[in-house]
Formats: sequence, C-alpha cells, structure tokens
Amino acid sequence: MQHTQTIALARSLLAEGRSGEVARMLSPLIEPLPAGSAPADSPQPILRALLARVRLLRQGDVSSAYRLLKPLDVSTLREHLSPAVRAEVALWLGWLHAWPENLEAERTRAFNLLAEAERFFHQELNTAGRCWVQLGRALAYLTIDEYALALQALDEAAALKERLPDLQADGWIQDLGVQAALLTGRYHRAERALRQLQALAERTGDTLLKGRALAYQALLKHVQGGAPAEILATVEAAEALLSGLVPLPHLLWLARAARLAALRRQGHWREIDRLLQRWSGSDARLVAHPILLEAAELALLREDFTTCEQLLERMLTTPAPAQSRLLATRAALLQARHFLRRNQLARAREWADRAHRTAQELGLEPLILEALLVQAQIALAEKALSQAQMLLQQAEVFSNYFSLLPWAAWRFWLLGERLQAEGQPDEARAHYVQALSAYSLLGDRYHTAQMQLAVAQLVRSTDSAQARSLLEAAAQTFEALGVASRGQQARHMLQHLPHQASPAALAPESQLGNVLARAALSVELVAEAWLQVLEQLWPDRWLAVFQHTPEGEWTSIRAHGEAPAPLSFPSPDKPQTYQDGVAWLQLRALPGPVFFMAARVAEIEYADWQAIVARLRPWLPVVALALDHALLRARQFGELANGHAPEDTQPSPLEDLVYASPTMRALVNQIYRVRSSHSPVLILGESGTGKELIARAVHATSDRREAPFIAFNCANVPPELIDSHLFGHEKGAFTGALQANPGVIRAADGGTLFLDEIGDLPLEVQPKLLRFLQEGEIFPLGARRPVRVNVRVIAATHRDLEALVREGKFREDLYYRLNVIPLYVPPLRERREDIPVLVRHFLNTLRPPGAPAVSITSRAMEALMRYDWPGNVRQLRNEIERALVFVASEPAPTIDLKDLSPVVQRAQRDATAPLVRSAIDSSQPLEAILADTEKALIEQVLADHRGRISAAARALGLTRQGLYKKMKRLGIDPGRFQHRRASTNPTATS
Ligand SMILES: Nc1ncnc2c1ncn2[C@@H]1O[C@H](COP(=O)(O)OP(=O)(O)OP(=O)(O)O)[C@@H](O)[C@H]1O
Repeated sequence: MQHTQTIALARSLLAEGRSGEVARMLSPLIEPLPAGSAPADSPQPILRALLARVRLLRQGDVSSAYRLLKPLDVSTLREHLSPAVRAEVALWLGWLHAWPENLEAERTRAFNLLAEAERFFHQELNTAGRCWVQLGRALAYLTIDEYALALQALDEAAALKERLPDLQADGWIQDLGVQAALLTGRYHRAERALRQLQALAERTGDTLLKGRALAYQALLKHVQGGAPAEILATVEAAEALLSGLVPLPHLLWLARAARLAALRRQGHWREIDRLLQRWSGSDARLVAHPILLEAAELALLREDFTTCEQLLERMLTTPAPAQSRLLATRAALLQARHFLRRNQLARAREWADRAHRTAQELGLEPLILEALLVQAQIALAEKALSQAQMLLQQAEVFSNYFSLLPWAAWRFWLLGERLQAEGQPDEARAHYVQALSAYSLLGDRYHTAQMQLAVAQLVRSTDSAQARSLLEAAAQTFEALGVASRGQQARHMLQHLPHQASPAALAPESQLGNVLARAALSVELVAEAWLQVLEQLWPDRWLAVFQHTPEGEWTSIRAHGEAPAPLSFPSPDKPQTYQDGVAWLQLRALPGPVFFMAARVAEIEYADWQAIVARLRPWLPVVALALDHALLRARQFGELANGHAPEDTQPSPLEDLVYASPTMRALVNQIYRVRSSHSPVLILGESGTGKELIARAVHATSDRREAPFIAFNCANVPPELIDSHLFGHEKGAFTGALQANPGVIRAADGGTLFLDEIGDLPLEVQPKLLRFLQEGEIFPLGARRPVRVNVRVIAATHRDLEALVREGKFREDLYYRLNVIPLYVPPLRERREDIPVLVRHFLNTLRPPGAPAVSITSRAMEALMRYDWPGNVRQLRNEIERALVFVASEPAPTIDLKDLSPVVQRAQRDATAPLVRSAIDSSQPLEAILADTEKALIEQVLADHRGRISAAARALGLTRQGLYKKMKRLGIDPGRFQHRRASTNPTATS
C-alpha cells in the first residue's frame, strides 16, 4: 500500500478510536530522518506525527513520542514541509511541550506551536484540528496552573467536537474536564465528566482511559470523604490497569495520592513510609514534589517538626516540573500548620496569608477555603477572637463544601475552639462531639483521637466516666500511631481524673457517633441507627424516618411500630411540626431529598417529647451529614457505575441563572442562606447585571415559591400614578378611577414583590411604603380601613442609594428598612469567567427552535472576554442575538470576530491589532464599517437606557427626531431594548 493510502486509513481508524491498530500499522514504516533536513515530499514527518499521537494519547509514552518528533522540533526544518503536514507536526509537538510528564518541555513553546497549528486549521476549516488544538491548550493551561483558561479551552473544544465523530477527542474532553473540575472544587461537574469518561473508555476499550477514570474516581471519593477501604480498592484497580502501561508515574501519582490519603486516615503511617521510599527511587524529578509534600504532612502529624521543616524547605526551593504554583500553595499551607503547631504564630500567619493569596490568584476554591480555615485557627491561637470570627464567616461563603465530611469535620472543630475561647464550654462540647462523629464517619483515626481529647478536656470535671473512656481511646490511638506527646498528654489527664464512685451509665446518644459512623454506608442504615437510639429514649411508640423527594413524593425509609391510620405529612420546609398526634422533626434539608423523623406523641406528652428533641439537637447536624454521605455514596456507586444521570449541580429553581465565577457562586450561596428569612432584600448592581434574575432566584428558593412573584418598575410608571399602582384604589377614589384596583402589593399577597429601580420611587410615596414594611398593612386610596398583606419585598437599584439619602431624595429610614439583607451583583467586567458560559447559554437559548447549533471561534470569544460590557449581561445578550442573525444562513454557522459589533471587535484589536486588521481587510468597505460602528454605539446606548429614546438621545447629544432618523437608516428596532418596560405590567409567576 502507498503511504498516502496508509495515512488516510490511519486517520479514519484514529477517529473511530482504533489507535492500537494504527500503532501496529505505522511503527514498521518509520525510518531515520536524514540529518538536518526533512525533504518536502517525504511521508516520514506525517507518519511520525501520527505515531507520536498514538504513543502519547494511548500509552502515555512521552519519551517514545518525543523521540519521534524531536528531530522536527526546529521551525526552520518545519518550514520545508507542506502546510498541512507542518500543522499536524506542530500540533503534536505542541501537545508534547504541554504534557506534564515531559521534563524537557518548554511550556511557552507549547502555546506557540499550538497557535502555529491553529492558523492553518482555521484557514482550512479543519474542525478536528482546531478541537485538538484547544485540547492541547487546555492541557498546557492545566500544567501551568491557569485553571480558568483551561476550563474555557475545554468548553471551546467541546463546542467544536459537537460536529465531529471523534471518540478519542471526546475522551480527552472528559478527562481534562474531570481534572480541572476536581482541582477547582466543582465536584458535580467532575462526577458528570467522569461518568462520560467511563462510558467512553468502555466503548473504546481504551485501557489508559479506563485507568485514568479509576484514578480520578479514587481522588473524587477522597475529596468527598469516601470510606478509606473503598478508596483503596478503587486505587488498586486503577494501578493494575495503569502500571503495565505508563512508563512514567505522573498519572499513577493521581491514584497514589488517593491511596496515601486513605492510608493516612486509616492510620497506616508505616505503610506510607514504605511506599514513599519505594516510589522515590524511580523518576525522582517527576514525583519529588508530591512525595516531599506527603512526607512533610506525615512528619507534622508525628510532631517531628525538624524533618517537616526541612522537607518543606527543600520543596519550596526546587521548582516543580508541572503545576508548580499549586504545589507551592499546598506547601505554604503545610508550613503554616507546622508553625501553628509549634506555637510560632507570627510565622504561621505569614505562611497562611501567602497561601491564601496564591490560592486566590489560582482561583482554586478548595485551597482558598483551606487557607481561610488555617488562618482562623491561627487567629484562635492568637486569641484574636473577632478576627477568627470574621474568617469563619468568610469561610461560610463556601457553605456548599460543608456538606462534605472532611470540611464539615474541620468546621465543627474550629467552631468548637471558637466557642471554648469565648467561654461557652457546653456549646463548644456539642461542636467537638459533632467533629468527633464526623471524623469517625470519615475513618480518620488521628483526628478522631484529637477530638476525643478535646471533648474529654471539657467534660473531665463534670462527667469523669465519659472523660475516662474518651481518654483511654485517644491514648491508645496516639500510641499506636507513634504520636508520643499526644499519647502522654492523654495518659497524664487520665491519671488526674477525679474518681467517681460508680461510673454513670453512658447515655444512649453518646454512642450515636459510632453507630452513625458505621451506618453512613446507606440511608436505610442511618435511619435504623437513629431509630434505635430514639427507641431507647422514647420507648413503645411508633417511630419512623421518611424521605420527601424533590418530585414531592413521601416514602417511609424505616419504621418501628404501627403507623397511625390516616397519616398527614408536614410541610417539607418546616424544621419541626406537630400535627394529629405526630411530631415531625427534619433531619436533612434541601437541596436534594429531605428527611424527617416522625414519632407518635400524645398531646399531654408533648413537653416530654420536646425535652428529648432538645437533648438530641446537637446530633442533628451529624445525622444530616451521615445522610449526605449515604446519598453521595449511592450516587457514586449506583449511578456512577450504571450511567444514570444524578441530580444536577445547579438546583432547579436557579436554572435560568448562568454563572461560573466564584463571586457569583458566593452570591448564590448567599441566596440559599437567606431562603428561609422573610426580611426585605436590597439588590444593588449596575444596569443589566441580572438583578431581576437574582430577585427571582430569591423567590424561587424561598418557601413562598408557590405564591406569586410580582415585578414592578418604579421608573416606568408616571410618578403621580405610582401610589395607586402600588397600594391600589377603590372605585371613584380619584377622577378617572372607574374601577377598583387591588394594586401590586395585594396582587403579591403570600408571595414576593420585586420593586425595581427603587431609587426612582417618589419621595411622597416613600412614607407609605415604609409604613407597609413596618406594619404589614396598606391603605388603598379611598379605602376606609387598612388591609393586611403578607408580602416579602425585594428592592433593586443601579443608583447609589446612600448618595440619594444624603441629597435628601431618599428617606433614610426607608433605606435602612429595605437594606436588611443586601445582595450585590458585580458588573460583568469584574467576573469575566462568566462570559464563556453566558455566551454558550445565549447561543443555545436564542437560536430559533430546530436551527443548527452555532459555534464561535476563539478569536470572537477572546474579544467578548476582553470587552468591558458597560451594559453588562443584557448587552452581551443583545450582542449574541445580533451575531446569530448574521450567521443564521450559513450551513455550519460559526460566529467569528467580524460578526461582532465594531466596539467589541475593537477590544480585540487593541490587544491584537493584526487580527482585526485581517477582519477589516477581508470584509467591508469603510462606509460599512462606519455604519456598523454607529449602529453598535446607538444600540449600546439604547441598551443602557432600556430603550428610552429621550434619555438615549440626550446621552448621544442628538435630538429625539435625529435619533429616530438614524435608527431608521441603520435598521435599529428600539423595541428590542425595552424588555423591562414590557415586564412592568404585574406578571404573576409561580
Ligand atoms: N447570570 C445570568 N444568567 C443568564 N442570564 C442572565 C444572567 N444575568 C443576566 N441575564 C440576562 O440579562 C438580561 C438583563 O438581566 P436583568 O433584567 O435581570 O438585569 P437588571 O440588573 O435587573 O437590569 P436593570 O438594572 O436594567 O433593571 C436578562 O435578559 C437576563 O435574563
């Protein structure tokens, strides 16, 4: 067969994922290249590029791939090749320079080579080539710690891939997606990508992909607090697949990291010593940093401070071959914990601050959270209580992590320390007990013993029997682990315990932690454990645990005794209710399934029941955690294995709200935190940032979600009519009031009223609104009596309300009354990470039904990301809508730079002049460019003023007529910008 045919066949086999056959076919054809040159017509360069691709992607064999391509790694040589071969060679060389295990790699060359390849693929409309370029970029970004850019490149690769039948590209999109999601703390996204990766690995029989998927699964289980034994089993499976394949152990290291963490939790520290010893022998440079980090962690736990310090010193002074800033941040955190343990608090703080800064620069949430908690711990040791309190509050922004056991345990511990330092020993003990249970749920022996010590310290004078059993357990653990100083501390405390004549029997609930630790394997077991404890405290009654699914179904999970005949279920968002002789207690709240326990309680016994509930209250967070854990396991082991879709990351009430930035995530967390409050909310932010969407989200997550949401824009109603629109009027209340009108406040009864542009509320109406907020009553015009209404008010404005107060245009008392829960929506230019996801969202939602998918080039996306968006998300939405019209008639519609408005294009040109020059050169005459610019400018101003012609004309220095003329000439429809005006008529949504 001719080489040309062989190459064509190889390409089609590669697209089908049959790369093993390609390797067998191509290997014998490789010949040495003549020294110093590569003849233009030789098939060798392309054969080498294809084979290098297989060696790299299928076997992870960097050195063999590099041997094949190294002779071509000189640009003067590549210049002699045909453009297509040159692009292919540049692509795979780019990949090699991005590859984290390539110790000879120069990372900047990776980007140059990939750009070289992209130029050609772009001209040739080679979608497959462009997709592999984006994947190469994603890998390179991951290697140099640019995680947001890596996620963006992956999104672009995924969009290009939509039109390709390339299973291998699919595999890599998921593979790199899991890595990026794991590091940035997007665990649901990681789970989703992992499931797809596993399905693909199954379909293609690709062992490397299978092994990688298992390694990620082990890591995911670890960060989510999975049982150590299960983590170890997954790691073993991963190692069995990978070790035969991968000559360099960087990949294996992922699985090994999970193994070491599991062993650390189980207390098998000597086994860790042995493994580190073994692994450090080979490929020393590659794994040096992770090994040093692991060894330092262990030295710290053993309180061998000198070794710990030396190891970290060594690590911080040698640059790592990949992800060096990530590793340095981890090392800094460990330094901080190490100095904290030695009570050198100033140095500890220095390191923790440094780690916090770099974690923030990298945008890695789990590391930011870790830094915050270490900083809080240091502040507690410094007795800087308000500082500690502030740091712990900041950590609450990441509350979604606290449903995962490792974070929950740490948080309980710190809260315990804080309460102890504030002189609240009972509260502190409750939190330590929660930490203790969470650590034992995790199977973390060292920290369990540490919490046993902490609880014992607090109870030793009041309950020496409990203190004794805790101290004995702690001493044994510390001695077994070889942590001598802690063991001695426990023994010393044991010797000085006051003697108790007859040891009091252990209260049933104090065994609960241990029972739950075993029970967290499944929801049914947790329910059973809980019921058994309750039965001891409240014998001979009907007791049950129920689940309420998001679809609204109630199911009994476990029950003891006979259920009352007609059983009526409580409202799922009430933490505690008593109805028809049954007491209900919420065990786990939203999001996800809600759990309740029910008990038959006669009315006269209700007080006794409440006493039992009070006694059990400290355990409720632990039960909730055990349930969370069991649900997580069910997802990991059930659906992950058989490919079902789990519940989505974004809870459904917020599905219209699209975001990726940490600031927006923090905002969403805040919305969840205030969901059960009925206080007014004040949303501040520039025009078009999504304030109304946020208001809708507050409503949709609250217990008012079934009742109406009414939006009212104070700026769009003539001032003299606002009063009657808001508060309603009786028939004949004023001239022209031919019908009675209830007004929007009454229309929102039971639900939420959204008052947009509250800064425009006329001064005369303000006292009436204040009265309503204070009294919950309104006085419709012409009415004789006040009317009571139950409405939650959410107000929003883009104006500076404090300035309006100073200028006397807004009442101060009303401002304070509205500003109970302030929410701030940042402008889009301060959260550019949201732009790619918003763009994709609008590309999907704004195209007509049935129209083909539209993609976007990286140049266009880059321009969208650079532009400052004075009109925020609304302007971005208009921009995409406009571009979609331009490309609608293309067979494979793609938005390129030239399809964007000139102002946006300019943002890109300022950064990369040549790109825009080519766009202008290629397309239009000067008049057209000027017309476009003028059109975009007018559209932008119209967007900023929400279609108000007079205001826009003023801003542009035109008369109304002048503006109308221009709009007519340029084909601008002002109606498009009046979206908000249309929505001022009260609309009820539920
Ligand atoms: N995070 C987001 N995800 C999806 N769409 C968004 C997001 N933010 C804003 N939008 C869209 O942008 C447009 C403007 O949003 P919205 O009307 O909520 O802004 P606003 O801040 O209330 O504006 P104004 O201050 O002018 O009243 C809407 O079409 C909205 O759907």
